[in-house]
Amino acid sequence: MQLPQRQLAVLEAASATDERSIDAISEETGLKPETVTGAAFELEDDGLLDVVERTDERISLTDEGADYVDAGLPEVRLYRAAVGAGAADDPVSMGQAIGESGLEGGEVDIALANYARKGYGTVENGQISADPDTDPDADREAAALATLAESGDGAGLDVDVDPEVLDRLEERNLIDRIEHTVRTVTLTDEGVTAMMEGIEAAETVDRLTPEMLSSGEWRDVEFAEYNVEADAPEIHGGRKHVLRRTAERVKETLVGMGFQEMEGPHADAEFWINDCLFMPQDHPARTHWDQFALDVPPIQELPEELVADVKSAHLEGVDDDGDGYHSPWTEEVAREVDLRGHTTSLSMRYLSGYADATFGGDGEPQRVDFEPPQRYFSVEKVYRNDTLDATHLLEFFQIEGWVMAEDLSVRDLMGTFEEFYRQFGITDIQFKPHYNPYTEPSFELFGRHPVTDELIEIGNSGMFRREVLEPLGVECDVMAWGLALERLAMLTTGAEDIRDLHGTLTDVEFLRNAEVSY
Ligand SMILES: N[C@@H](Cc1ccccc1)C(=O)O
Repeated sequence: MQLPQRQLAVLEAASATDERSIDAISEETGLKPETVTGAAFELEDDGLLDVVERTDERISLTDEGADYVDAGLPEVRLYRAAVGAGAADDPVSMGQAIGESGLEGGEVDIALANYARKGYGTVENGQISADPDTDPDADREAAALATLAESGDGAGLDVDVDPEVLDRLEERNLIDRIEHTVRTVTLTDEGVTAMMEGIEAAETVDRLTPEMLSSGEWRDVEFAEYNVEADAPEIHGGRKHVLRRTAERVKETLVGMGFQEMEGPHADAEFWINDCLFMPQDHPARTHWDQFALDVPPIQELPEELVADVKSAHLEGVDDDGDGYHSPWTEEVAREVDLRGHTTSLSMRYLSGYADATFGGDGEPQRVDFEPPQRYFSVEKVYRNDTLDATHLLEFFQIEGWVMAEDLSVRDLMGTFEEFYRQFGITDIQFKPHYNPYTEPSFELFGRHPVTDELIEIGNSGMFRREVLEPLGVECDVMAWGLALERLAMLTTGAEDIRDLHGTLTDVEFLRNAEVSY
């Protein structure tokens, strides 16, 4: 005969002469009680085992009952205190007896009620007397509590305590009676015979195969039980990189705030990257970004009209009282190609109205005239010849943006940032006055790192000055910014080193778990 392993184990642990409980068999076989119970019923169906069910009652102490085992029943304590105060001879004051008993609160009432019931003495007119013939050590309820306490987990009904006393203890809420079902098994004659003839453990299979189905073998095999506690390899689903997810969230947030997206070249003319931004060609500010210059032919396609206006702003300034740099300015420099050090080059292209213009061919490039209000953004890569460290990469993503409207104030700028960063759970950004050749006033933004608690720079911003806006043909105000996506991600993920976010040093575990907002 062949039986599943667990059934065989139960049969082997069962006896034909002694009833054995499921718990005992579970302990002996190492199988869980529910597995043993299941196997026992299966064996009963096969006639190999008898299963008998009994309801068992167990008695356990309540917390209060357990307390009295150690401290003594309140009435016993009162009796001893009363005797100590002389109440066995003459009644003494209740206050004195209770004071000496150490009983407190509700215990006093409990003591008084049982004192009289047990005939320990009388309580009258604030006086207490004690019956000299009482033996407090012989209190049956106290003795029963002690007996029950000794049986640990709860005594069975066979415990050596007078049933009346048990009832009394139950009324006093000092014990609980809990019923539960106990199953015992014994081998049947058939079971004994089968054991003597020999039973083999059936082989179990852990998966159903097409072959088993087609051959019909599935009918005879024994399936292994699922072990939901077994170790299994961890499977990590595919996941977007946290920086990509942050970028998407930023885009959604800005679109939600009414912004449109800009796009444009990564390698661009210095004209768009620097000249439009009123950065003098011979000024150290020009190398301010430590841009990567590209060894490629100069850009031909620049709008002539704008080039002339930008040149004039550099040389003579704008407005009547304006003053330019009076320093050399050549178109040759303006046409050189660099990897953009900031995406403000895109802002210049859009603000000028030439973002969608086509150059060359016969006609003049088409210039769009923007009517305020306008809001634009980009989340794009920029390139700087920086020194790599915990907060700098050679290329990073800038969250560029600008708002063009009448009568903007610095308060609008600050409010926009507060609103934006709040979407990422960052509510404590700080502003610091700053200098940019193209904005006045200018502000740097700082955020507190959630792990190091340090303030880290997260962006740069300001109101474009007239020298920038006038050549672009913009008459109203424009507030603008460049925020670092990686720094935002450091604040939201708690990454302490920008290189943990991308590059060869990133920790895969971190990338698996990092979240976009905190
Ligand atoms: N271009 C600036 C950001 C900026 C953009 C627009 C206005 C002011 C500041 C930078 O890269 O830091």
